[in-house]
Amino acid sequence: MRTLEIKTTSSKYPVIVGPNCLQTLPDFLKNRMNQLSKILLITDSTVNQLYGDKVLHLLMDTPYPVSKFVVESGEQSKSFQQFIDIQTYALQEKLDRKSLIIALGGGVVGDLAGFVAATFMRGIPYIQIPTTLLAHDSAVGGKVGINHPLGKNMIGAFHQPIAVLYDTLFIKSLPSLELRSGFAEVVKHAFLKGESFLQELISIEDIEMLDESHLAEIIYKGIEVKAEIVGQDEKEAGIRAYLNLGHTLGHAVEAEMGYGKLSHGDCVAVGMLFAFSLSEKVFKVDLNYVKIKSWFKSLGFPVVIPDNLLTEDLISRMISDKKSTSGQINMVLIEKPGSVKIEQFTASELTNFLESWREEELV
Ligand SMILES: NC(=O)c1ccc[n+]([C@@H]2O[C@H](COP(=O)([O-])OP(=O)(O)OC[C@H]3O[C@@H](n4cnc5c(N)ncnc54)[C@H](O)[C@@H]3O)[C@@H](O)[C@H]2O)c1
Ligand SMILES: O=C(O)C(=O)C[C@@H](O)[C@H](O)[C@H](O)COP(=O)(O)O
Ligand SMILES: [Zn+2]
Repeated sequence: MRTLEIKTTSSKYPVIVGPNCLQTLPDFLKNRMNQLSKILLITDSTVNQLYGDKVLHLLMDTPYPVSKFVVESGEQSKSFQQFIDIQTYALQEKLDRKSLIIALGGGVVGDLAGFVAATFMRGIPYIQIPTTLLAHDSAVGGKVGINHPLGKNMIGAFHQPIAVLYDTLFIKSLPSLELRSGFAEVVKHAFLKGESFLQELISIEDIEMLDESHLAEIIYKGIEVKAEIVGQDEKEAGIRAYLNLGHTLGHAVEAEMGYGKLSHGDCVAVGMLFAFSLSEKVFKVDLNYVKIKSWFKSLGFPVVIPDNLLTEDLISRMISDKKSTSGQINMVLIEKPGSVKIEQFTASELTNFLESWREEELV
């Protein structure tokens, strides 16, 4: 079990990573949270079936009353309706400012429950208990929110958890598609960090063959990258935008397909490929694009954008990306692994790049 401390301008909290670290939850609550009035456990239907009772039993070992709210599993739950339903339930259950929310699940539950915590009575504490590989990213850093039909994560807040308990045993039950989705964010962290982390990942040919300790190792390294960036720029005034590598196009594909049709990680993977190709053209560098693309393909990531999505629709989504300023699209690009730059494009410039990349990929 390893602990990493996240230090931001607004807070400081531990991220505990390792097998069975979930068992530390009751002690953590008893030692660190005096005078808690109630706990609201928020999870999704799949995670509830697998681990709901286990976590509930652990919470029964604490002196605090516990309620549970279960959302349908999947991206569609990051919605206004679920947000309102949970707030209503929290009010009916008489949560107050001394109450605690626990998010048990992947990024969907973490983002949604975190946003409820950020806004309930103007903000109450919450703990993240991530259960997906992807959530090594989403559980850390305090970006919480829900989707709007017009764009991903458009409604949200920065609200840091008071702790993250990442029990790596949860990952055993994760379907391969979700494992791959989470691996995309690990790859993103490696590109941001530099060559040595990246080379370590490139030697992985099959994500499912990773054993528990190797997974824990790459999870920890990924979180270290995120912690370093979030520690310097909690609210994305500058370098936090690097964590958006692959997301400008990725989010556009995710929304344009319809939330939940393609996994977040698959969309980020295809978005990163475009960012790498664009980086090679803009900076006139060799990022080994062909090799990276064939590695992505062998891991099962989509390497092209679905044919039915129109470039103009994707560009119009990208113009409304949160990083955009005055109608210009800011793309996170890579000069080489570990060296990141944000470059601005007009819609028509980016349309040309995206169109020609899509054509190149067809041959
Ligand atoms: N806040 C952030 O910084 C941040 C970072 C990255 C991604 N995100 C967001 O995270 C979301 C994606 O998260 P995700 O990939 O974890 O998706 P998810 O939460 O939908 O989980 C994926 C699926 O796996 C199931 N599942 C979860 N844990 C499981 C387990 N241990 N065993 C078996 N099944 C399990 C879930 O029920 C769901 O069906 C997106 O909405 C994305 O925008 C947020
Ligand atoms: O933590 C961040 O900052 C990130 O950008 C991490 C991303 O992986 C994540 O998908 C995030 O939710 C995207 O943020 P957004 O501000 O583009 O919605
Ligand atoms: Zn992401």
